[in-house]
Amino acid sequence: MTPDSTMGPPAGAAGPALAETARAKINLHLHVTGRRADGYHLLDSLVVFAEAADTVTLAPAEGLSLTIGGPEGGVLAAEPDNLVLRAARLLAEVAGRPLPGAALHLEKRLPVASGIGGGSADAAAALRALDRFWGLGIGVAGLEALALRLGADVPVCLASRPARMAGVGELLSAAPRLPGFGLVLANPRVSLPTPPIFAARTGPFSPPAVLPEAWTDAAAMASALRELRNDLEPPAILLCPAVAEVLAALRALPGALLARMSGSGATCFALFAEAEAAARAAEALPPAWWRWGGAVRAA
Ligand SMILES: C[C@](O)(CO)[C@H](O)COP(=O)(O)OP(=O)(O)OC[C@H]1O[C@@H](n2ccc(N)nc2=O)[C@H](O)[C@@H]1O
Ligand SMILES: Nc1ncnc2c1ncn2[C@@H]1O[C@H](COP(=O)(O)OP(=O)(O)OP(=O)(O)O)[C@@H](O)[C@H]1O
Repeated sequence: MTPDSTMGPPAGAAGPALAETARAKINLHLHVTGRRADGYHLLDSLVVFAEAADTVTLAPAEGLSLTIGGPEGGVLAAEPDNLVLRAARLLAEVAGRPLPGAALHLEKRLPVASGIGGGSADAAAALRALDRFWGLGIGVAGLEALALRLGADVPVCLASRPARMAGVGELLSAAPRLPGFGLVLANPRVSLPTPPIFAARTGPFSPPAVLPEAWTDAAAMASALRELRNDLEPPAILLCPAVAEVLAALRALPGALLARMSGSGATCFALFAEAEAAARAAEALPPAWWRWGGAVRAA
């Protein structure tokens, strides 16, 4: 069993339930370094995972099904094809043999289409859970190619640990050794689909960042990250001016070392020396926003 997995209490007569955590993905920097012939963009990003998370659970059942709950689940209820079910069907297809059914449940706490990869994390959590449930034994490394077919961010969400991401998201390598630090996440409650943000990006491509092997403390990490950027921030602000407001509010929080947008937005983050300070700071943000403060998952 991986440290990310728990066996839950028996789910009625059906048998034991199984749960996987789907953590929010944060791009500490995001350089767009080029563009492939198929239109996908080449990226360089240092990715970390916050303790803010959705949960995917499953219990034995007839066929494959999905129920959705949680404070952010409402908008997904109307969608015909959730990434959790797409992940389940894809894994069943490559397994290529009859498999037991599973009743999946998604507890959605991360805002949808918000740049923190909630859907990607859910898909990765479903792959991990079903790999175990079906006894396929593929494991996180073996699931990577399959994960990429579900989305550029899904491979990095499989291990859900700090990583350097390149290519379109499929080239994963070790992150620098990171110090302990805290994060505040804030979203102005505007959902921002990814394709138009990439399409609105203009100007020259950025070189990949040069990162050290380790940062000894959060202040050193923040000062290095200040030299880098999220290249999708300008197009996101153009299409969603509220992103600039969120960044200004995060920068004004006492103790904030750095504020930046994650992914294609609209969620932005502020980096803090301590998780407790981040948790307190989040409370000061407008209650109308989605906000969260706390710890980052260690390596
Ligand atoms: C911007 C990031 O959040 C950074 O972590 C991700 O690269 C986005 O990953 P994702 O949401 O899983 O993206 P996908 O669902 O694969 O792609 C959505 C759309 O975004 C654009 N896209 C995505 C990833 C990428 N490297 N280049 C792109 O141009 C493409 O138009 C694509 O059709
Ligand atoms: N389980 C899911 N959670 C969230 N979105 C889902 C899910 N399943 C399908 N989707 C669809 O995927 C789209 C992208 O959702 P997601 O929340 O992953 O975006 P994001 O946070 O911008 O991701 P990224 O940072 O990878 O760009 C949503 O607009 C929604 O239509």
